[in-house]
Amino acid sequence: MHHEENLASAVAAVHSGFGDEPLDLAIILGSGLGAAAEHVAVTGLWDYRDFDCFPRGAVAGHAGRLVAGTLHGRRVLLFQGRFHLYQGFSAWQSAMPVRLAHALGCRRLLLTNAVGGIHSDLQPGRFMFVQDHINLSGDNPLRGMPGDIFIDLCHLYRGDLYPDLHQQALARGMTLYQGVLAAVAGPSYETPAEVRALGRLGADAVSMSLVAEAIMAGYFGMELVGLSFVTNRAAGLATRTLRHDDVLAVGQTGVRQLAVLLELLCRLWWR
Ligand SMILES: O=P(O)(O)O[C@H]1O[C@H](CO)[C@@H](O)[C@H]1O
Ligand code: HPA
Repeated sequence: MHHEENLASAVAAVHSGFGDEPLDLAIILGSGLGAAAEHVAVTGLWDYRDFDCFPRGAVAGHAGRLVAGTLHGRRVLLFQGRFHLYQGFSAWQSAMPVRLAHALGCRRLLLTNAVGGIHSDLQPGRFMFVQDHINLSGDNPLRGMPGDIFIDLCHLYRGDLYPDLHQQALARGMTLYQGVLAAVAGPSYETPAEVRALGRLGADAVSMSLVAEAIMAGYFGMELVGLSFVTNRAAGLATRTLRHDDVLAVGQTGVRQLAVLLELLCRLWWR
């Protein structure tokens, strides 16, 4: 496995459209959540296909666009769409947006995704603040990377931001939960037996994303927050058949709440 890539042209493209001052925050938007970018005062917009270093391929509900602009006074990069293992990519490939954000001098990362709720509190329409994860995807983005790859993941997520974020969200009429995210490779949804097993392992929600990006952020020493939007009860916990179209439709209902959480985070993170 070799890990050579040319980030230089993507970095140059973003610099020419958005200036080369450091970026405050990069955000990866999960399934159905892409419209959160509408709250940004947009300065630059690129198709992922404009960047040679980006993997090729998109999933329904992922626009495959990079938006640069200003949000609540912060210089932000929003990735509308991500790369998943089930598309045939390695964990390293799927973490490409994180390497680009880092190459652009970004020190903070917000990861969002759509998840199936396992814990009884995690009903569709609710957000979970990721406290920790269980990587069952079978891959790690640091395989074959240079440098110190034996990184400690005990404090990967900025859990200290949770109490205030929770309180302030509550004041805005939203209950935020904190929990453990399990990640599997997909693309089939889990079996009911797998969901029961995941619950016993300590997972509160299950997804097919986020952890590779999180580990890559840890490698770079970036500060990280994960917000998972519950689009469905996990397999076997509800009678409804799981469908990606429903995940997208419910995901879109999370955009308004995500906008509130973004506003709160933009203040809390820089206090
Ligand atoms: O992780 P995101 O891209 O938010 O989407 C989630 O929803 C899709 C399944 O419906 C999978 O891609 C899963 O990971
Ligand atoms: O139930 C799920 N399982 C895995 N990934 C998901 N992404 C949204 N819902 C789910």
